[in-house]
Amino acid sequence: MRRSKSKSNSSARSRSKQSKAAPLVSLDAIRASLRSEKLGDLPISPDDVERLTHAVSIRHENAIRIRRDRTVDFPVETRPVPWYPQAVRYQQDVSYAHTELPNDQGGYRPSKTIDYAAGDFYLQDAGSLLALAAASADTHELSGKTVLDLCAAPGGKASGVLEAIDQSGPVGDRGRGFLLANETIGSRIAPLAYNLARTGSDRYAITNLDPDTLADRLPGVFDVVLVDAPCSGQAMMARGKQSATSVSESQIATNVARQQRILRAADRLLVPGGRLIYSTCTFAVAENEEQVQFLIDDLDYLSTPVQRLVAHASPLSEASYRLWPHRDECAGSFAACLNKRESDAAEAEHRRSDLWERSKNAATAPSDATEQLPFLFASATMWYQPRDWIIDGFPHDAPAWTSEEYVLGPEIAHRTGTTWKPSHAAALRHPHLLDAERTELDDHAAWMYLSGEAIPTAVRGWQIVEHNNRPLGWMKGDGRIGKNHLPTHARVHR
Ligand SMILES: C[S@@+](CC[C@H](N)C(=O)[O-])C[C@H]1O[C@@H](n2cnc3c(N)ncnc32)[C@H](O)[C@@H]1O
Repeated sequence: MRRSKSKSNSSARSRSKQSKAAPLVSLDAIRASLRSEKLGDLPISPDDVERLTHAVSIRHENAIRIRRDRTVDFPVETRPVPWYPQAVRYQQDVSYAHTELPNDQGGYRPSKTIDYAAGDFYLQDAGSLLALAAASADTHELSGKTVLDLCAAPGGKASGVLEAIDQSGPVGDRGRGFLLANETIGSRIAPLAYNLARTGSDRYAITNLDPDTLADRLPGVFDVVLVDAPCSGQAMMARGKQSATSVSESQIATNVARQQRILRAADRLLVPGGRLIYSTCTFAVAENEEQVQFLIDDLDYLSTPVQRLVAHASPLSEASYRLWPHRDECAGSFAACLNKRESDAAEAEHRRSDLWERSKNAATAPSDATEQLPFLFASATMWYQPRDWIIDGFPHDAPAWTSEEYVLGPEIAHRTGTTWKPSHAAALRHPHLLDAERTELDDHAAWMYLSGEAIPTAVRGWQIVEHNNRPLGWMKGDGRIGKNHLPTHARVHR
């Protein structure tokens, strides 16, 4: 749902930025990547290859993916992303004067708005939305499903999937859907947790495990597995995140082997009949269509075409889709949709329902925390899992495996010495999930808060500060001033 203000002066110009130092890649190397011994050539003309190699050196403006339970009134003209209508592109309207920025920085910058800080939207390359479209994250199909994002950080896709899982279905039933976001690299867990918390949902957990280890622990548990695989990242060259070596044959071969290992683990994690979404941000056929063929030939998967994506279908394999930087105003991406064959479905269903029985061993919050912050622990629909100096708060019907020690949850409180404080993630939860005092801020006070300043206030104690009923974070008032508890990484400076 969204409203878009249409500006009458639409002499808008799009702002594709020329990347400073991105080298043009050799045409031969790109051509070689687009060829497959097994599947043949992609029908890309020599002209196209030339345009493509030029286009990978241009950085496209991010698309705006609007949170499913929010509406946004954009001050500039927007148009939907064709393959994912839940997201829009925006035009830089030359007549638009940014009321929140100094004049010399004019123009609409979505990341510098209160709406962005309040979680109304997520900014990502439009190419990333192809995998979300293949997963039907903009429909009701994921509502109530148990979904795994196996390669999840920083959470660009996982946050979109989580919104779709936690969205009421057509009959208004919130369902018992749940997301597990896994990431192998420890330093990438914090941004992942932050981006999941921004959705307001509490129906997620996080693990930091190798895919094989995770498959040993949770075999056959997930209805849907998303493998947004580590890849040679040719589409990322424009963002300065990859060098031209990403077209080297040896790098591609290394990635192919790693992707197949991850796909074998994904297969073990999926319930029979479950859905696998495979995606990359590279052009190499060996990492894309050939991996789909690997799933069909070696793991006996069935391709599952996505009707809405037919305009982007790859000619090399079924149910496979591509976006190109020289055609689709994005960095470029690949996504495919497949299904694991059914086996003994009754047995699989039995195993899954076992897992939904909450563990009798689930811990409760330590008494010093409940004494210091009673309002955080008053909910009858949550249970609490302490770990070191942090307490996680899961919904009461979270799967049993969330009580395992290797599973992290939505954080609710953390400790400094003997003092417990409410966590930022707790403030962002949907208001009906957390019964805390709330203070509404006007635009001026909201900007003060977002830049880390204290807020004049007569209130006392912990408060969630809001702007237009959207939570921004915590402050603690002493009857005169509200101490700002917004984490540094969540601050927005004009
Ligand atoms: C393409 S990125 C994922 C982007 C993410 N899905 C998003 O939309 O924000 C691939 C991720 O896979 C992780 N990764 C690297 N090696 C891996 C492995 N062997 N198994 C699983 N994941 C791995 C990387 O750390 C990285 O976070």
